Amino acid sequence: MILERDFADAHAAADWLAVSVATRLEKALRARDRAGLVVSGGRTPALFFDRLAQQAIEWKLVTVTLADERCVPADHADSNQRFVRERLLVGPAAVAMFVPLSDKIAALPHPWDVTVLGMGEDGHTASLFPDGDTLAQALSPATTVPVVALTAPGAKQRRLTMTLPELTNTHALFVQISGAAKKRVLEDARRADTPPPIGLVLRAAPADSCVVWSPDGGQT
Ligand SMILES: O=C1O[C@H](COP(=O)(O)O)[C@@H](O)[C@H](O)[C@H]1O
Repeated sequence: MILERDFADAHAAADWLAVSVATRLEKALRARDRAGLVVSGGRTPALFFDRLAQQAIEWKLVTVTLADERCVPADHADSNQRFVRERLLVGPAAVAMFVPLSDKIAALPHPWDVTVLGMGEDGHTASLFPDGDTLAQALSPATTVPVVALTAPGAKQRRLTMTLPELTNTHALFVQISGAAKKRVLEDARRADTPPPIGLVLRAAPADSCVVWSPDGGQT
């Protein structure tokens, strides 16, 4: 069953999510040499990244990668890598190992320990856009590649996205959203006969999964 946690504001949601993710990474490091964390881009995770970066865990043993990336230079304002470098890989978390999204992530230990996703109002998550040209391949349970390139009318730039099997190959999955509109989209997606990508990801999600909601995204 997927838990749903509603918070009074973006700061409370970010605090709770940061502690929840850090707790799972610590648990993973008690069992293994390294822990693996998948995070998302967009704007919603900004406060969460600020809080997570300050958590006192063995960051040098944590590998961080992205659920999706825009096909832009790494220093471009829309680059998810840039966002992660500026907001998550700072302070104590600066010593984590960041691996940009590419097919090379197949060589990293699996399952991931924690995956944190966002969602757009069209029901996309990572860069699984409902109108994406390679969506069928990216959603297929039979897909063996971890990452596909995708072009969608709803996305400004061409994207790289983890496939559905890769996104859900994780011990714990969180979906962080804010605002009334996204809450409605997500609830509809969970009930739909033909769900958008977020609904399909949630149906394949591990037992340790949670949707984290706040009415606003906070000042980012
Ligand atoms: O394009 C993207 O959109 C989603 C949602 O972004 P947000 O700005 O509404 O938080 C995000 O999760 C994804 O990683 C990103 O590339």
